Amino acid sequence: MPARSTTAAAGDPLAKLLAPPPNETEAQRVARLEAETEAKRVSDMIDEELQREEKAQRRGPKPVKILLLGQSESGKSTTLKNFQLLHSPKAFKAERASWRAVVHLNVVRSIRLILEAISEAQAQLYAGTGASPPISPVSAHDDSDDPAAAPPVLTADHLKLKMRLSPLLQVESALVRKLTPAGSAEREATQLAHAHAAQPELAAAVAAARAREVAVNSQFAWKGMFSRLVTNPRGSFESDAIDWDDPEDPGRILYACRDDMIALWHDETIRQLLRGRRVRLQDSPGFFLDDLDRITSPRYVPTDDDILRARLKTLGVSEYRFTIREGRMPISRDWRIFDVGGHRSLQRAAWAPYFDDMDAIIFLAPLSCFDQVLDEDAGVNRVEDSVLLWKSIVSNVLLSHTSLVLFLNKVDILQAKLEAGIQFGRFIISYGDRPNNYESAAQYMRRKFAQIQKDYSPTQRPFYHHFTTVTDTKQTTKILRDVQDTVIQRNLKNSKLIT
Ligand SMILES: Nc1nc2c(ncn2[C@@H]2O[C@H](COP(=O)(O)OP(=O)(O)OP(=O)(O)O)[C@@H](O)[C@H]2O)c(=O)[nH]1
Ligand SMILES: [Mg+2]
Repeated sequence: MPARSTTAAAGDPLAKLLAPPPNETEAQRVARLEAETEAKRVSDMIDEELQREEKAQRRGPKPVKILLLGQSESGKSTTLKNFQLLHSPKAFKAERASWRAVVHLNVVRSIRLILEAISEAQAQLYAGTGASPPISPVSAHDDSDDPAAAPPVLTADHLKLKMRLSPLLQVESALVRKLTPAGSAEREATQLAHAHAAQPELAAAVAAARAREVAVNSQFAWKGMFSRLVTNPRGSFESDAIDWDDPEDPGRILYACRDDMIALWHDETIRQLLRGRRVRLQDSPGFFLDDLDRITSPRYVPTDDDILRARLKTLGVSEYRFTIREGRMPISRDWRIFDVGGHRSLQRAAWAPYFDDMDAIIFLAPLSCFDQVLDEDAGVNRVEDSVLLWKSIVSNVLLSHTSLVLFLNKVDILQAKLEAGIQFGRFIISYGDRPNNYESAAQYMRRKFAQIQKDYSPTQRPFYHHFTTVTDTKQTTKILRDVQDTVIQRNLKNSKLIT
């Protein structure tokens, strides 16, 4: 059987070129067909590869992935909010109405802590026990009133104030019901109390005075639950957020209790009671009592700063995506930031699956909590917990090629506590009798974290660190840009584009 028509070859120069030799033997013909089949296979393979490359180019380069790690309350979600504010400011602002509910919840919680302190003081007075154990959040504050001293005398007016504020407890339940899906156990009883690690007997007392903290699962679209505030038929949430026809509307009750809340927070006897019980609400997450006038107003809309200060504990993992155009190139790169819950027993087990594929980890170590213990384990100092956690992250072989960026966070509170006279060396024993000032304490902790990285990293890597107050957006924006540049440089280096 002729392989090709010699007649066609006669007229067509290409066909003539490809035509088999005229005296081709059977063996030559078989060999030629095999060679042609092989050539076609190679050519198809090259085509497929080209198509794949073209597709990948259209999709853009591999996304950069950053994981936020650190103990609970270290500032991970607040850092994520800063990324959102930097890259999607419009979307961030569009969610302001939802954050109002969280701010209100934070306020109600602070008030509840004060009311609980009053109740306990009353109970002790009746029981005639004298000295009072602290409730949360506790700071072993050197300049505080002597806790063993007789508690200040509460008058009938204080008790009336307490009674008038009781509807706030309903507000709390109503807001929690909306924030958490029905039947979920997300309103866990977390011990907000920060007892002195060296005083286990106080820790036990604190455990008895547990305060509940609301946690929201990242999978649950809680922000949608408050969309009513935006789509209120009376107009936008900026002009009228409160449903005045609903006697249970949280905004309405808060507004009605506004003067009593302000009176309670500014009352000198109550302040004395809190000091005596070593309760420092002003250093605790979600503190808004100095802004009561503003945030209980019917037209209150949270500012960016309020949203960053609002406290809502994370359960699960949330992911935020954004795109950055790189240099002058028409290439955009996707970035993905992962925020996880930091609670020790409940959340940290969920971190490991994310270790595999991360370009960088931002590790948050709050320096201000040197005088506090973990909510989940009253025997563990919080700074000590951060140090141990850092050690386990830097020594993890799965992360040996991941860039680590350390945020020594909450330096504003660290500064305030040291200025208030709380002794760093009393809690961080290895600090000894070094000067009790910010510069010395901050540098001491920096050296400690740097040394651990040096001693425990499986491979040598640069020590990237920043002293941060992630509630300060201006400062944090600068730092995040810096981190992004570092990650891009490391990324390029790793992909051998530069050496
Ligand atoms: N003053 C001050 N407050 C901060 C700072 N960083 C975070 N906070 C506050 O601390 C609280 C806890 O911060 P989050 O970002 O919720 O902590 P987290 O690490 O996400 O905690 P989990 O979700 O429980 O793991 C929030 O109320 C923040 O506003 C800081 O640098 N300074
Ligand atoms: Mg969080």
